[in-house]
Amino acid sequence: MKLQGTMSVKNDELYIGGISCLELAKTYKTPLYVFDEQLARENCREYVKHFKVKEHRNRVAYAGKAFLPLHMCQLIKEEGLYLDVVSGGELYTAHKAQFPMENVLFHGNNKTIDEIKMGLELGVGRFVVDNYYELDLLEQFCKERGTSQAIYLRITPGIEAHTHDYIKTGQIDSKFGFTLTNGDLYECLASFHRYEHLQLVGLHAHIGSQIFDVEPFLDEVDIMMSLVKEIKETYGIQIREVDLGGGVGVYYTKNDQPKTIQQFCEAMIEKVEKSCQKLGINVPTLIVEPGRSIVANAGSTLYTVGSMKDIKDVRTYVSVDGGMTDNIRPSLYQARYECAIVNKMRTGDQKQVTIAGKCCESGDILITDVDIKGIETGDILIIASTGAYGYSMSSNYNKIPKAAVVSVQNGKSRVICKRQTLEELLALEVL
Ligand SMILES: Cc1ncc(COP(=O)(O)O)c(C=O)c1O
Ligand SMILES: N[C@@H](CCCC[NH3+])C(=O)O
Repeated sequence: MKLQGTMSVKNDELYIGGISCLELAKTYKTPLYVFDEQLARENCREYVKHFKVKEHRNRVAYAGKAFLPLHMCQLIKEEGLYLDVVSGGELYTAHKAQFPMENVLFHGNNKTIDEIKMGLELGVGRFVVDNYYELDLLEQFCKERGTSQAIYLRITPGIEAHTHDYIKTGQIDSKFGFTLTNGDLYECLASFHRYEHLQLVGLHAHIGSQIFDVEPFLDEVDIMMSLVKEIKETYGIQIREVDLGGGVGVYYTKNDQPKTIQQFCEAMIEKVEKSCQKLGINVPTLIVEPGRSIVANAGSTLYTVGSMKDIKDVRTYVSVDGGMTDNIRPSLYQARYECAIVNKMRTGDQKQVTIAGKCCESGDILITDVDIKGIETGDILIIASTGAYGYSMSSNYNKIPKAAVVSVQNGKSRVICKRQTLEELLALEVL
């Protein structure tokens, strides 16, 4: 298992943020998400520095869908990032964390009437408008309130990035945004004067998630910058802000060779400058929306090893006390992870096993056929890089309570999301 962030090994034992993982499991029980706060902050700072937030007034909007407890909102605020929310629930979290609403981008391909009204009432900085339905509702509500709202239009640029089908979003056949190549976007722009209470200040595109190649992002830059010029020339609308979305890939296993945050940002900024120079336009304010590349490697999950089933000449199943309820990604996207036993990091006999969850589903497998040292019942197993889309996609399937999240830093630990109790599990139910 590759050590990430503040992970270190002393006497064969794994530490994160200066705390022994064995100790964390004993104190907080398992399954337990461990959040390496220093690494998450360092990643934010890398984006702020290399995306030229200060020099060029660019913006980094953290994609809350990756992991958004109140504490994360607070962290994002402290690090000077903007926030991308995609539902009334995420918006409410930002509000409760006293996140500055003018720094919030409100996404979603089917915002409900209540969500749109809530966004307007709270004063979100930018609505990222996905379709005509939303444009009409926003116009109507702004008219009623006597206000005007700054918006971006979400565009489907027609870029097919190399990633899992479920997390591609830039291709034509997508539920998101106004399609560029079939004239859909141009039709909208031609009639935009109808929306008297909406100011079109920006464009948005997001080509997908867990993308390693920089080329699709660079193609996206070219498309977006050409559009800025075309929209000014054809429709007389000056686009001042261009949001290039998220999607930077991260390391999960040895097969992944991601770009660093610095490499990604430098490549994007250089491309924007070249593209704008070629087109003879001013460089707009740029926005990126990273989620995974800020938190994925900053999160790990601790489990207790339970039953072990050795099927001769087939495989050995090792079951843990969590599974698809705390990490749906292996079942949903065939995602791969690395793991280890936290006090047998370098010793013990190596064995190939399949790590299974405890849900009543054959597909509840966390890692298929993985090599691990010294695994035995009662051990504490760590699966690394579960920080993005782990807790945020967790469920109560099989009425399994949600695991706790503990933040670790400089030898101190703090619960940032409590473990759900059985009582709380039934809190919404009525006899
Ligand atoms: C619109 C939008 N922005 C940002 C993101 C964040 O992507 P990632 O976590 O891959 O950086 C997503 C998720 O794919 C998204 O749909
Ligand atoms: N949830 C996805 C990616 C986010 C998709 C959001 N558009 C994952 O775990 O990889």
